Amino acid sequence: MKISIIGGTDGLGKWLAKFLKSRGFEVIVTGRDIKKGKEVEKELGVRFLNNNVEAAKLGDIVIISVPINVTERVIKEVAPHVREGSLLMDVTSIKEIPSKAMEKYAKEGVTVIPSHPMFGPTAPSLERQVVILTPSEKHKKSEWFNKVYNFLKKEGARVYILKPEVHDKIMAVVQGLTHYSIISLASTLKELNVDIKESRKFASPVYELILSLIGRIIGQNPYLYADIQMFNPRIEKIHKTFINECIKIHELVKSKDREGFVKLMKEAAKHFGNEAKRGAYYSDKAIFALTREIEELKKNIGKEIAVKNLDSENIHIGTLKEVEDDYLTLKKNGKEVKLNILRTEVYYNVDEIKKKLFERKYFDISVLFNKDVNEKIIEELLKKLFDLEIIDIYELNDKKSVTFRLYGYSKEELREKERKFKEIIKNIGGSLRYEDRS
Ligand SMILES: O=C(O)C(=O)C[C@]1(C(=O)O)C=C[C@@H](O)C=C1
Repeated sequence: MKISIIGGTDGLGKWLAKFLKSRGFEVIVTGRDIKKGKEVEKELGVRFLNNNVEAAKLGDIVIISVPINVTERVIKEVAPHVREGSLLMDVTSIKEIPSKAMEKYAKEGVTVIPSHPMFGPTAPSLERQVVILTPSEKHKKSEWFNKVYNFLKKEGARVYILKPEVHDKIMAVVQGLTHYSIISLASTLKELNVDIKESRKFASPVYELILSLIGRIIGQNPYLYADIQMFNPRIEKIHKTFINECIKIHELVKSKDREGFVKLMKEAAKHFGNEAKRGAYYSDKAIFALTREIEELKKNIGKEIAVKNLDSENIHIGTLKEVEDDYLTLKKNGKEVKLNILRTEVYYNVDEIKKKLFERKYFDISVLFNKDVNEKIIEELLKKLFDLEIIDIYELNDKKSVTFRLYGYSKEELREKERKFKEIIKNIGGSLRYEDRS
């Protein structure tokens, strides 16, 4: 099945291209920047077209993923070219404008399912992510709708179906108020000329979490955040309420109205109900996840671990030398590699990783023991130190010959294992017969 992503060379469009390609779909992406398009084509193994209309004609599914301010114009340009029987979707953060436009410009036989994935392009998968769909009654009954819904559910997404105007009303709070308050905090810290890095030294868990949220938002495309504020007519009222509350709290503090302040906070907590507790638990998980990760890392200093760099996707295997601040240092083939813990994934089951990454090599080694030795017990003991198995046993006069197969992932590793194995064998009364390397 062919999926055309209009605006698929950047942001969420690019994320979708990579994700859908990984799920076996044939993906076409479009974009204005030809150089970037060619790069994405190579990077993701998808096809790039510098022509929205052509891509729209080719797709069994056409997904519009362009900036909010041009969504309506792009829908007008491409929707009439989507083939009958095909599916037209968008992933815009607002829903009333694109839903109307797609219904208006798509041909009669085209199914329209407007959507809003509630996450940014750093999401690792669809697992637990919220996706909102705003189809009309007619399209909700279509075969395409079932397919999309089942696909999202199978991927672990939490799917909600809303009317476009209900979506925009909710988003005025979920995104509008949140972004507005967080961007205001960022701008306040700038106005106060706070040295962020320096201030973080003295951070409470709450301060660190808030700084992370601010960093997360202000590091993204500011045009997206401008449009989320400016294309939702319900935001005006939200801003006004927020400003009023800020002033109210300011006045309470200024007039040292302690009881007034407590009353306001208590009322807000009452309004939250059980959600206040949930918030405390959730943030505990988020705040202390890194602490736990660092504790676990420190326990493994001196041991072999595998670390995936989330930016390059390279996996480094080496001995953990040091853990300091946000960084870990690995010793790998005599060299040191320093990696940012915040951008890595650590695996302690190194053998599993090696099995996935490298070809398992082995060598066979035959050992003579006294006839009355129980080789099963020796195998059990040696298995605690080596990846091995017994592949042959036979009796020879008053001796027993046992052939072990030792596994490893590189010549160096096997050489080291061989040395250790021979030393142990000598000390448990065995003598070597011959060896055979794969
Ligand atoms: O990156 C994230 O985690 C986001 O939540 C991104 C975010 C948001 O900030 O609300 C940005 C735009 C989309 O409409 C949905 C989600």
